[in-house]
Amino acid sequence: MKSDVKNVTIIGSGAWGSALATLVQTNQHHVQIWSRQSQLSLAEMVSNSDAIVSAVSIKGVRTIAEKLQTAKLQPNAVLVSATKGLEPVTRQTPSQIWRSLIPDHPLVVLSGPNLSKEIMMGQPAATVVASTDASAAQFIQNIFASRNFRVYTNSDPIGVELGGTLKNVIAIAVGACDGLNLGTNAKSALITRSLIEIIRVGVYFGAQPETFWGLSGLGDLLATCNSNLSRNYQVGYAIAQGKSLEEAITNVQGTAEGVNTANVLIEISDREKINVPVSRYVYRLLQGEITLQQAVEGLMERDLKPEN
Ligand SMILES: NC(=O)C1=CN([C@@H]2O[C@H](COP(=O)(O)OP(=O)(O)OC[C@H]3O[C@@H](n4cnc5c(N)ncnc54)[C@H](OP(=O)(O)O)[C@@H]3O)[C@@H](O)[C@H]2O)C=CC1
Ligand SMILES: O=C(CO)COP(=O)(O)O
Repeated sequence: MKSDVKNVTIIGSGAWGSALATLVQTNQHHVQIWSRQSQLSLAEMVSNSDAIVSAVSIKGVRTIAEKLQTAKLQPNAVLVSATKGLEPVTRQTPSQIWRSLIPDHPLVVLSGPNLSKEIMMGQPAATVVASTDASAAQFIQNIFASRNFRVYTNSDPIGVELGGTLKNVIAIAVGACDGLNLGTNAKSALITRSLIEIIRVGVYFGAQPETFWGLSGLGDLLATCNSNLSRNYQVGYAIAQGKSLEEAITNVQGTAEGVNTANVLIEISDREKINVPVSRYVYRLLQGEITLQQAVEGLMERDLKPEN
């Protein structure tokens, strides 16, 4: 084995975990995937890992982090969070959960416009690895960067993480907009105004506003709102076709985090008085409080105001 070969464990054998494992393998690193079906315990699998990448959906993050809390890790092992979600009840982001449970290891957030099917097909893509520990971010950058996968470092992990998380709610709105054939002008307005509300929430969490203009913010918003590969977009589109939320979720392959994120986001924005009109209409639609037509009318008929 070459001396620069790293041992990487990916936690989660879903669409994203599998794509990330492929990227690591491309660079000839030693990669293993742990899932709940694995024969080896998580503690056994990570014992020799230089990097441990969590790619599970938000509902699995705390359980996995608690398992790792009691595991014996390599002293310099770097943790990577690739989940895009918010935890119900605590309203924490994945990186906040990791940080609170395993404070002694460097933590990197990986997020960007990364539809896993395109990555699996070897199509070019770029992402961001963000950490307050610059050398940990560079370490992870080198593990993942390849000819088809360009990796940027960033020092605002919470901003990078929230760009990826909050755009899922907006992708539901845009999927619905496309499903209703409302046109390119409407879609453009929806995406642009949504970015403003994502930034408002980001600032509440302590993120830097400019982070949201980058790949993990605007970049991921554009990717997810413009592709029917996105599960969140598919949920919105299906609702516009007259499907119930349950039917829409059942027909989607894999996890559409935006449904849960909408609930948690509205709890936060109610409590903190953050104005998130698009996300609120998505929430009310998913709750069955309003029809899609009422959501469109409601968004258009709000009080007139300056753009900024
Ligand atoms: N697919 C994509 O294009 C991208 C997805 N993401 C994000 O990655 C995360 C995972 O998405 P994706 O892989 O697509 O989803 P999938 O539905 O394909 O897979 C779900 C993953 O979550 C794990 N999981 C689900 N519930 C639990 C639980 N209760 N305890 C432990 N693990 C659990 C599964 O673990 P197991 O393997 O053990 O079954 C599986 O790895 C999401 O937050 C998503 O937003 C981010 C970027 C791109
Ligand atoms: O986060 C993603 C692309 O960056 C994947 O989006 P979906 O979860 O909506 O499929």
